[in-house]
Amino acid sequence: MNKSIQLAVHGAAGRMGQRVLALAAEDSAIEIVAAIEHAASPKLGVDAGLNAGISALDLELSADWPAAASCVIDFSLPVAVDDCIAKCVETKTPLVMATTGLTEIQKALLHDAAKTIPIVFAPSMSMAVNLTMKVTQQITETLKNVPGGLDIEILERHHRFKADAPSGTALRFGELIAEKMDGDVTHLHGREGETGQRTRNEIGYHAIRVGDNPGEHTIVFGMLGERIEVNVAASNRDCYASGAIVAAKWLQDKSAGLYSMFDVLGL
Ligand SMILES: NC(=O)C1=CN([C@@H]2O[C@H](COP(=O)(O)OP(=O)(O)OC[C@H]3O[C@@H](n4cnc5c(N)ncnc54)[C@H](OP(=O)(O)O)[C@@H]3O)[C@@H](O)[C@H]2O)C=CC1
Ligand SMILES: O=C(O)C1=N[C@H](C(=O)O)C[C@H](O)C1
Repeated sequence: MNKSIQLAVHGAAGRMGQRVLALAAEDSAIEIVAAIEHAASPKLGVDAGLNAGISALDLELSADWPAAASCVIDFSLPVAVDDCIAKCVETKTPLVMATTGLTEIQKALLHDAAKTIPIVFAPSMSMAVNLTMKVTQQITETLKNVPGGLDIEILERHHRFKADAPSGTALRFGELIAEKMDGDVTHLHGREGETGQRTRNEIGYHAIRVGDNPGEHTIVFGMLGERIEVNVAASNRDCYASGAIVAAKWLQDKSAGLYSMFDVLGL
């Protein structure tokens, strides 16, 4: 059967890379053409499927890029991202960029690459998270001028292995909420010592690292007399992996440009 998508996964031996491979292997529209890892990875040469805890894919984890692919999904590390972007531009391959913790320079690189290839770039590929982002924008817009004031704080919980803080998703929640607030917004990361009273136009971020939590975000809207808390929590990583696959399919008929999961999901 002629499969419609030839997929390459970058960061293929990682926690997310493994789940993308597992879900892609079950998808009759996808042929997995490469499982890419860094040249010093101890996993090179290991079957990518067996490494992911599924049946053998007859495809080795490799540092080589495929001759051709119709999409690359990247769940790697910031240090690996520049090379991935360059390879996608060079081979004119659509890219789903899911790695978080990118520098401003790397984000500019993505913007530049999007002049040549279509890219979906989002800190969370989860449909539930993206929908929650919209909900929190609506709450902010409705309550921002409530008598007594509205205090917004973002709590995120992730597994102890996570390398960046706060999460890319928490930062995106903050950006989107700030768009709906009036005036300049201060983004404040944690509090300690003689902080003084909370100011009106600040968003507080708090990063919790515990056990194997695959990702949880709570947005607290505090008022005088009542409070709303919006919580979205993953119980495993498949919400992100399946979202990335949806994005890879969506990209197939898109022209060059930088897209978000809002575009993919029509939110
Ligand atoms: N947008 C979204 O929906 C989501 C985004 N993420 C983000 O995805 C990223 C990956 O997360 P996770 O899978 O948990 O992390 P892992 O550390 O488990 O996986 C990263 C993988 O990339 C590999 N790697 C390191 N350097 C390179 C390189 N130069 N080229 C290719 N591969 C390389 C690592 O190898 P080694 O272990 O040998 O260093 C590892 O196998 C993070 O930034 C995370 O925040 C995570 C979940 C959802
Ligand atoms: O590292 C993770 O695990 C996750 N990272 C993403 C982020 O930083 O927002 C998305 C998700 O929350 C899981």
